[in-house]
Amino acid sequence: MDAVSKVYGKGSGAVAALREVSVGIPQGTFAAVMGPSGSGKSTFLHCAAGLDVPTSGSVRLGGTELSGMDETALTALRRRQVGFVFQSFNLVSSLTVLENITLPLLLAGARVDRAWLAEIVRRVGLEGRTGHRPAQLSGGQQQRVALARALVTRPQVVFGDEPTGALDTMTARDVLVLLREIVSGLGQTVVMVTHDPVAASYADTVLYLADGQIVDSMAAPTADKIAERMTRLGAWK
Ligand SMILES: Nc1ncnc2c1ncn2[C@@H]1O[C@H](COP(=O)(O)OP(=O)(O)OP(=O)(O)O)[C@@H](O)[C@H]1O
Repeated sequence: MDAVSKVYGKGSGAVAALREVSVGIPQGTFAAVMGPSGSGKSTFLHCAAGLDVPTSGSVRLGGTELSGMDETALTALRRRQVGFVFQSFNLVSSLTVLENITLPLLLAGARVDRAWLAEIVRRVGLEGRTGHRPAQLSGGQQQRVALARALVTRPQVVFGDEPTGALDTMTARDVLVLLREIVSGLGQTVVMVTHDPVAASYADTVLYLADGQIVDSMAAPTADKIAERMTRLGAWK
């Protein structure tokens, strides 16, 4: 994204959630976005994913320029080019695991690539569970369904908003290992917002947001280095 600003509201009540943010996340890499509460992390993710439209500046997803697209075009683009994983798994409780995973294809009017479907079901370790309903699965398994669902359209980018926030430490680690594998093994680009230095340490790069700007970045992060940097940047929740 290039010089992206996002202002919510007007006049004296206006809040600049992003201020001239320029950053490129190379394809096939894993980026973690960190920052204090209110620093603009969700806004960054939403603008990068075409869920929200910047007030100014331009966003490119893969080779596609999002600026100037209307809502219909953005929706179509999101359905095919973007995968999402949220803190609350957002699965459809009345559908089976397999139906949840293939739902984005149904919405996009795309056909199911059986070989790819089998590959991602295997990668997320859900073979033998595909006929279950979400309520019959553990939290970690549900998040792995969400991850498979995010991958099914072979998107340009998978975006995660605190994807391990609702999981216990061990289960979170499994999901993070899996995210790492889809980047290293499948060449998938992943961008994840997190508060957790351990989660961020699975990324290739950590971007630090403060007050709507990227104030720092770290390559080859470790949890200790991240925690130390967070302390230095101050005011973390
Ligand atoms: N829809 C909105 N209307 C008005 N202000 C908003 C809106 N969304 C976000 N903001 C403001 O923009 C700023 C950045 O918010 P954002 O949610 O992006 O931060 P964040 O870093 O994701 O925070 P958190 O870690 O608490 O989720 C905050 O000051 C917030 O109050």
